[in-house]
Amino acid sequence: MRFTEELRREADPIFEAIRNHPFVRGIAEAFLSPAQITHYVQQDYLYLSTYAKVYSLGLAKCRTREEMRDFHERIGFILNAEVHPHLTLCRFANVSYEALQQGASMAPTAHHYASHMLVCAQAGTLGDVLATVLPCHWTYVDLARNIVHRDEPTKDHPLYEWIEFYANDDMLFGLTALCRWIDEYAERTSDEDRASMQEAFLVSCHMERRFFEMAYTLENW
Ligand SMILES: Cc1ncc(CO)c(N)n1
Repeated sequence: MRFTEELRREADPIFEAIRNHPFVRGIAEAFLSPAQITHYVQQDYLYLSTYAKVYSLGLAKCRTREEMRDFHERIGFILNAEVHPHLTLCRFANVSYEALQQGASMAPTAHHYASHMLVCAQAGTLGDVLATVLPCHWTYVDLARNIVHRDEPTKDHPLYEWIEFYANDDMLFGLTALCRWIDEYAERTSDEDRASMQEAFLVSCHMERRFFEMAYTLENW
């Protein structure tokens, strides 16, 4: 079994819990309060800034120009393209994206997730960086494609663009490429590094579920 298949199998209950989380179902049914959406976007904006930095630290650990180009593209995508799903949510909640960013700081779960990724990126191997960022990509592709399959949203769904952003084939293509990279890396590395990657991956999966819980319950300090 490929390394990423093993990871995915072990994390299956967490992926299932994310698909059925009330915040995710709230996106599927366009039934979330403006406060819940505002909290999510505020926290996700801060989260994605850290996420881009984690990729930058990963870039410094790359061995080839091809790997560096891959990370560079992903950083550009996070900083530019991922603004769109946030704007879709803000339009739905009728809040201003610029206004909600003012004075925002990380809630406990966002802080925990950001710290986890930064520790992997600063103290870990290239494998740790790859493993800690993978759930971010994988859980969103999985939950969005699950919504498409289960709810068959049409263009008049107020959050259609959010769902489509993560469910489209380009996203799946990017995920598949990342998994292939990790599998090739895992084949060449030590048992110790693989075990550390597995832990980094699982903690990020748990944090993805908790991030939705944080948004749903308006968690704060
Ligand atoms: C917390 C979190 N995980 C994953 C994604 C998808 O990029 C996101 N925007 N936010």
